[in-house]
Amino acid sequence: MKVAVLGARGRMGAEACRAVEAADGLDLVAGLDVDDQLADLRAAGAEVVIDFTHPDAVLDNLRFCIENGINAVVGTTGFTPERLDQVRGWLADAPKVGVLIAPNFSVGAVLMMRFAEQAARFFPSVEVIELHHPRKADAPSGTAARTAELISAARQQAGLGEVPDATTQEVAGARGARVADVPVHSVRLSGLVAHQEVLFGGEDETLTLRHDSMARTSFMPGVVLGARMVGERPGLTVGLEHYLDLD
Ligand SMILES: NC(=O)C1=CN([C@@H]2O[C@H](COP(=O)(O)OP(=O)(O)OC[C@H]3O[C@@H](n4cnc5c(N)ncnc54)[C@H](OP(=O)(O)O)[C@@H]3O)[C@@H](O)[C@H]2O)C=CC1
Ligand SMILES: O=C(O)C1=N[C@H](C(=O)O)C[C@H](O)C1
Repeated sequence: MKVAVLGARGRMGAEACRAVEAADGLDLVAGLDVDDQLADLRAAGAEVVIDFTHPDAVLDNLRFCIENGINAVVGTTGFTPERLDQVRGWLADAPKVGVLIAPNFSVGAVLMMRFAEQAARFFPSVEVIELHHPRKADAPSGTAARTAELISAARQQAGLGEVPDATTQEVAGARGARVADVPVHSVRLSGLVAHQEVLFGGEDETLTLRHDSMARTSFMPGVVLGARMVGERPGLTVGLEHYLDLD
């Protein structure tokens, strides 16, 4: 299968190029970065594109891929519900194209999100803390936003009300941000790669879920799986869990 990587000179893109080159059955036909032309994807005959670029660039890239019949595996963050709807709209005119958008490609992080979703209905209190390297483009992380949305949906289904909090913020931001009504805190620290804690609190007990990506190689089995499978899954899939047998 002919695979191209967008953002090939970046931290994730470079790792993805190495992973594709090492993977049986995948052939790296192009590695493009910010100064290259998307038309090079057509010239290279790419069947699957892997995108690790920037939230400001990814939509244009995706639109090009969909309009040119190229399947896409997307790790780049910044996908609001409105952006996802835009992608669905483009895919409506290209029913054979598959797009996988995964907030996190590491299996451990996918499991952490699933466990958080399962735990959510049992605890009135919850907070998410994401910790990343200081060169990360955005906050909160895509993983934290997705985790908060999953927790929020589970809380709503269980009839839980607001997260209890009587604190008045003396300084704006002291209590973090609210994503789907779940408090989310973003740490940026040299020495870190990608980490997240989900803290639950109930009657005289707490539960902490923590996931650590120690290196970007942790994302690569998921990226390679995505590249192998995306062509068999037309339409939009959000989350690597849909490509894994978690049940
Ligand atoms: N889903 C997941 O599992 C993971 C997702 N990510 C996400 O992936 C994205 C990239 O992260 P990271 O690799 O650390 O970032 P980097 O900044 O290291 O890499 C991004 C690369 O993309 C290039 N780029 C920017 N715009 C374009 C464009 N239009 N076409 C081609 N290349 C472009 C950048 O060039 P320049 O620097 O010159 O702008 C840079 O080389 C982020 O959104 C991050 O959150 C990261 C890790 C895991
Ligand atoms: O920028 C990163 O590094 C990461 N980005 C993704 C995110 O925003 O969730 C995935 C992972 O946390 C690493």
